[in-house]
This record gives sequence, structure tokens and C-alpha cells, in this order.
Amino acid sequence: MPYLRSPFRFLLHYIRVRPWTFLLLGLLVAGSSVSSIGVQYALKLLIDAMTGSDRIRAAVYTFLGAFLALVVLESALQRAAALTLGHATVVSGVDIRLDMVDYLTGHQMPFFQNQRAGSLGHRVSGLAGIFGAIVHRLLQEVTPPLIAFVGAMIIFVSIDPGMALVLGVVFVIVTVVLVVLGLQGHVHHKAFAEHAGTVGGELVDLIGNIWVVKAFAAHRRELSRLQGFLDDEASAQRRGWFFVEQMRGLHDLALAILVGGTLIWAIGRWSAHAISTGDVVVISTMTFRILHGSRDLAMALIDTSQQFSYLRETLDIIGVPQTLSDADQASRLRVGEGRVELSHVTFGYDPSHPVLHDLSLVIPAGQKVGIVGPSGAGKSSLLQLIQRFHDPQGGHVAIDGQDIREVTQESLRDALAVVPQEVMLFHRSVMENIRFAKPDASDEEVYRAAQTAGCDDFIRRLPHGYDSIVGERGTNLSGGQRQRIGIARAFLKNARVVLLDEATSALDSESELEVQNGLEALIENRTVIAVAHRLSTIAGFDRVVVLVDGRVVEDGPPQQLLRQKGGAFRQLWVMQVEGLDRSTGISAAGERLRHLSDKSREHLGRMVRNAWQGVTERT
Ligand SMILES: Nc1ncnc2c1ncn2[C@@H]1O[C@H](COP(=O)(O)OP(=O)(O)OP(=O)(O)O)[C@@H](O)[C@H]1O
Repeated sequence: MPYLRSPFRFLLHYIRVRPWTFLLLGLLVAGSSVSSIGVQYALKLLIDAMTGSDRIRAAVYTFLGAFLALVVLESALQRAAALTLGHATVVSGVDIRLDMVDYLTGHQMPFFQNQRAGSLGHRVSGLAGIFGAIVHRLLQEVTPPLIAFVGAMIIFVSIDPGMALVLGVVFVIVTVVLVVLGLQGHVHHKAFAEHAGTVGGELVDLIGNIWVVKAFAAHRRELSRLQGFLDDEASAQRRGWFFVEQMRGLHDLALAILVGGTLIWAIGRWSAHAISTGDVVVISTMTFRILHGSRDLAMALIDTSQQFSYLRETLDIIGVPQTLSDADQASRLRVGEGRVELSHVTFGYDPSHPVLHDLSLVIPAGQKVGIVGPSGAGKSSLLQLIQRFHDPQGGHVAIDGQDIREVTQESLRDALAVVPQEVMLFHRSVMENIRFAKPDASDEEVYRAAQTAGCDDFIRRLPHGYDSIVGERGTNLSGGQRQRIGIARAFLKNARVVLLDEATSALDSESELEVQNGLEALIENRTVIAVAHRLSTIAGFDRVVVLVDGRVVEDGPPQQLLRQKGGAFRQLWVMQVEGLDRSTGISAAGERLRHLSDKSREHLGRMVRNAWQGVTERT
């Protein structure tokens, strides 16, 4: 989106979305500022009519009427401007946040992994706030003093052009000096903003890791660490305030001297009968007004420049171009039987360090494939490529014969049901979380999905059954319960291709048995690609692919692979049957396999056999 590239374009974009509202707003603000000058001028005419030698009664009442009418008009226009401004910023704030979240969801997963979710959320809300603040400053604090200045100059020129020139120059000098000084103080505001950002980040981190804090009895330690950050923030804030107050004091002094000087001069001219009483009144009130306005103007300009820097910084983060967007001519994926093909796929998060090497796999529709291998072999990366969370640097992935880069990401993900290793749940009810897969599913369908996934019983035992709130990220549920809800959600989606990324990793043996039936129902008549550390999950699958360092080292039906003496799959199987748990067994095995990664595949196989010779012999 080009308007995310610069703060000006950003502002302009959201003004253009509602041109009439903002035009009306501009007219109302200008109208109320002009009326306020009219009020001053009507007052001058009124006083002149009252104090003039002829004292025409009718003229006095006419000017009084005009004065009162202008006072009412000014307030009415001001109120209308405030209401329109409120409306414009509120509705634009909704648009901005929706657009930003829409744009954010188009970023690749690493973008989110590299950012704190809390801070991104704050930035999205912050953008709406900044838009409102800038529009408010420009229309309520920059435009009125400028119009007042122009109006005052017109009145002063009609009274005394010399004085108009002097006051005009003074106004410009005072404003420029204040802006220059204010910008120097920018460094204090910047320092405060940075410290405030750090405190915010620390708080999010602390609360997000509250379990660790409690488990390590680190409550006092963390409080004193936080106190350090808060103290730094407080001193930066104090320096900023002190600076602003110094500026205000300086301005008040200049204001007193200038207004006093102007009045003395005006009264001198009035004594010499060069100007009227009304002129003296209008000169003094307008001088006071524009010099006061110069401070508001300077403050508003400084503030706006700071808001612009914050806007630029936020757009630099949120508005980075999306690296993985749909192709221009992308069509919807035409879902067929669910054939998945990876053809010569080479992929690395860092292209110079591939995690998958020239990998080819054809998975016919309806086949159930288990992907096994040591930790870091690239199993999850393979599933991510099928979901197109990344594009491979070489080769391609196709579903039902269509290259997934040529179909819309939405249609691709519609066609896949995924149960990840760590099931993410919204801070919503269980019902809403399961129904997320199919928003129009009836309650009955949700219950059925939950029963199939083996989670109906425990859900009904929750305090509010299906209406129970699962807590942020599902913290009110156990890991196994979350995973079963994840399976129910995938079941409800009813997609042709099912991806399981260690879907049973968080289940104990008892729960696993409960879920096994659910999983079997989920995968029935579907293409299944399952990453599994717990090999029992895939024992009944049609095929097992063993990945080591991003390469396929074995591929075949599990029974056949199990018969291969010294084969990698057999080694892994033996280790689990022998009772070695995942942390001591598979990971260690994985590490050992990984060290052999640079050897040829054949050599690797031989080394694997040797490495686990002892274990094999015991079988
Ligand atoms: N987002 C990422 N950015 C950079 N490197 C990554 C990222 N995700 C994974 N990797 C690296 O890619 C390699 C393969 O990781 P992957 O998660 O695919 O392995 P895996 O076989 O699924 O491992 P595990 O069984 O431990 O889950 C690892 O070296 C890992 O460190």
C-alpha cells in the first residue's frame, strides 16, 4: 500500500477517504476563527459608537446586535467543528485500525516472530490516535492562530500600518524562536518516548513470563529491575516538563512586555487623538490574542513534528512491504482429491543456509504420510511450505496439480486443516474457538467435532461448559486439552488435506488413546501429512518419510521400514519402544544425525547404523 510509505501520504489518504467531512471541518474551523475576529471588530465599532461625539443610539444597538450575533455564531461554529472533528477522527480511527490489521495479516510469520505482539497491537491503536491528534492540532491549534494573525493584520493595517508591520514582525519572530527552542527540546521528548517504550516492553515481557517469575521466586528482583527502568523514564519525563515550563515562562515574559508596550503606544496615539477608544480596545485584545496564539502555534507545530516522527517510525515497522503476497492473476485453488506434491524444493530461512535440500515428494490423494526425523531436520518447515508461510528458493509445491504460488493464500489455507504442535486459542469461549474453523457451523456440528476429538467430556465439566472462556492463549486449559480442541477445530473444517504437526505431543498416553479415535476420524478419507515424534501415532499410516538434515533418507510403508535392520526409522522406533523418552532419546539421536549432515546420503545411512549399533543389537 503506497500510502504507508510516508506520514504525509498516510494522512492524505485518510482525509481523501472522507473528503466532504474534512472539507466541512476546514470550513467550520475557518468560519469560527473569522467570526472571532469579527467579534473583536464589532466590539471596536460598538465602543466607537458609544464614545463618539455624535453618540448615535441606533448605531450602538446595531453594533451591539452584530457583536452578540458574532459571539453566538463563533460558539456555534466552534461546537459544530468540534463535533465534526470528533466524528471524523473516530470513524477514521476505525478505518485505520481495520486497514492496519488487514495489512498486518498479510505479513509472513517471521515478521510476527521478530516483533512483540503487544507492541504491534499498541502501534496499531497508536496510529489511529496519532491521526486524530495531528488533525486536531492542525485544525484546532494551528489554523485558528494563523487566521487570527491574518485578521489582526487586516484590522491593524486599517488603523495604523506602521504598528501592523511591527506587530507582524514580532509575531513571526516569537513563533520562530519558540519553534526553534521547542525543537531543541525535542531531544528530551525523544528520550522520554524511548524510555516509555522500554518500560512498556518490559511490562509486556514481565507479565507474559509471569509463570517464570513466580516459579523462580523472582518477584522482588523483577520489581527492582522494573524500578530502574521506571526511574530512568521518570527523569526523562521530568527533564521534558521542565523544558516546556521554561519555554512557557519565557513566552509569558515576552507576552507581558509586548502587550504592555503595545498598549502604552496605543494609549499615546489615542491621547494624541490619532486613534479612537475602540481602536485601543481592539489593538490590545488582538495583540494579546495573536501573541498568545503564537505560543499555541509554536507548541502545536512542535507537537505535530513529534507526532510525525512517531508516525514515520510506526509506518516503518508496520508498513514494510509484504514479501509474500498473492500473484496478480491468482485464482482460487480448485480443490480436488487432495494430491500434494513437492518438487525439487530447496528452502532456507536464510537462503545461504538451506534447511530443505532439493526435496521431492509426491503424496497421492488420500495417502497418510508420517514425517519423522531428528530435531531440526526440517519437518515443521516442510509443513509450513505446504501452507505457504514461506516460498521455497528452488522448486515448487503443488496441490491437486496447482502451484500454490499461483492460487490465493486464503483459498489454499481454506483447503488445509492443520493441528499444530502448540495449539493457539483465542481468549474466547470454547464454543467460539472450535467454531473458528467454520463460522456457520451449528452447535450440533461443534458438539460432534468435539466428541470425535475426545474433548466433549472435559468441556462439559468446565464451569460454564462450552461457554467457558479458555483464558489468554488457552491458559485455563491443560496442554492436552488445548490440543484436543485444536483437533476438534480441524475436524470441523472438513478439509481434504490434513497437516498434523506433532498433534499428540502434549498428550499423555491415556489422553492419546482418547484422541486416537478422534484423529482416526479426522484423517479418514483425507490426505494426511503428519510430523510425529511419537511414532505410535503413525504406526498405521500408509507411508513414512524419514528426514535428516533436510533430505529424505528413507521413504516407505512403516512395516517395511521397520524390517530394515539398521534403518533410521527402525532406530527411532527401537529407541521409543525401549522406553527412551523424547528428550533423552530422539533429540540426542537427532543431534548425532545432524553432525553427519555434510556426508553423502549413503554415507549418512551407514553412519546412522553405526551410531546406534548398540541399540539395534539389543532388539
Ligand atoms: N523461523 C525460523 N527462522 C530461522 N530459522 C528457523 C526458523 N524456524 C526453524 N528454523 C531452523 O530451521 C531448521 C529446521 O527447523 P524445523 O522446525 O523445520 O525442524 P523440525 O524437524 O520440525 O524440528 P523439531 O522436531 O525440533 O520441531 C532448524 O535448524 C531451525 O533452527
